[in-house]
Amino acid sequence: MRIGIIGLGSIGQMLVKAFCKSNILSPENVIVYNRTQEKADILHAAYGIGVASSAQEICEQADHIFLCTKPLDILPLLGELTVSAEKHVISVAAGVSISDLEKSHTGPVSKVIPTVTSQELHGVSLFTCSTQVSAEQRSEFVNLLSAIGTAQEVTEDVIETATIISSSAPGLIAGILESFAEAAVRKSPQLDIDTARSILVETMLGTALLLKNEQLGFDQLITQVATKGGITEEGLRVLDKTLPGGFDELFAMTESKHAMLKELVQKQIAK
Ligand SMILES: NC(=O)c1ccc[n+]([C@@H]2O[C@H](COP(=O)([O-])OP(=O)(O)OC[C@H]3O[C@@H](n4cnc5c(N)ncnc54)[C@H](O)[C@@H]3O)[C@@H](O)[C@H]2O)c1
Ligand code: PRO
Repeated sequence: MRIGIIGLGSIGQMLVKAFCKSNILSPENVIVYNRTQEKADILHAAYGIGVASSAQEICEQADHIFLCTKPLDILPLLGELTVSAEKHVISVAAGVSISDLEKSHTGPVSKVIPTVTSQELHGVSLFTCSTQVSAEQRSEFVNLLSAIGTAQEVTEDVIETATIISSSAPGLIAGILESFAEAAVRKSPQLDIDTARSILVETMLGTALLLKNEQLGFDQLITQVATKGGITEEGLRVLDKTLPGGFDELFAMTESKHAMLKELVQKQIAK
């Protein structure tokens, strides 16, 4: 099996690093193409992967073709390429659906929403496949995603909400942690901001390990931490008052952005 990656921005580079780190593929079975060749050359030097001189070359050499460009670049790119009908085309773009992809490729197509945390071989890749994806292609695809974290199949009606808690979440969590660290320093200016940040990173890591390894529910961990009549209870009361409304707004705003993107993609198709 040979995979090709077109577009080496944040997520294209992450996929190369994660697939190489996981050893699921040998470097000669990974080929990449990016408009700015320097990014491809850097990855070639680090991992020994192949570098194609065009996106078309990827389509000729790879069995699974990952399109890792921005949402509004996916269909124009696919429209320029000649992809034989048996090849598996995989889009990572938010807002581009299976049926949108099927308008440009008559063969098997899938959509995956990766996450940057897969570079550490943890995190959830959401995916959905068209009915044309063969059992063998599907199995190879799921094996690839499982090598870099957890592969979670979802239907397209939930993929946008799930994207926020899997793929946007690392950025959102980093934003929450930054705000947490800054508030700590506002409260106690003698506390250095970098110290506050590294305390939070270690705490996050430990929290994730505890939840996962002990199979604790969030409520069980809360009970362990929040001593009855103690300090944490007060903090939780504040969160209960402020967070639900904030998260509802976050989902409303990200839903609007998804809708806007999908509308622009439909306009591209109608042209
Ligand atoms: N960043 C994330 O965490 C994340 C997570 C899940 C899905 N995605 C999806 O991944 C896609 C890329 O996002 P990103 O954050 O990596 O963006 P990015 O801007 O960092 O990367 C896009 C890359 O595509 C390249 N490119 C554009 N047109 C090209 C073409 N015709 N041929 C070859 N290369 C081309 C650009 O040079 C750039 O390197 C988006 O569709 C996004 O929805 C991103
Ligand atoms: N990163 C992409 C974005 O912000 C898609 C989910 C995570 O658009």
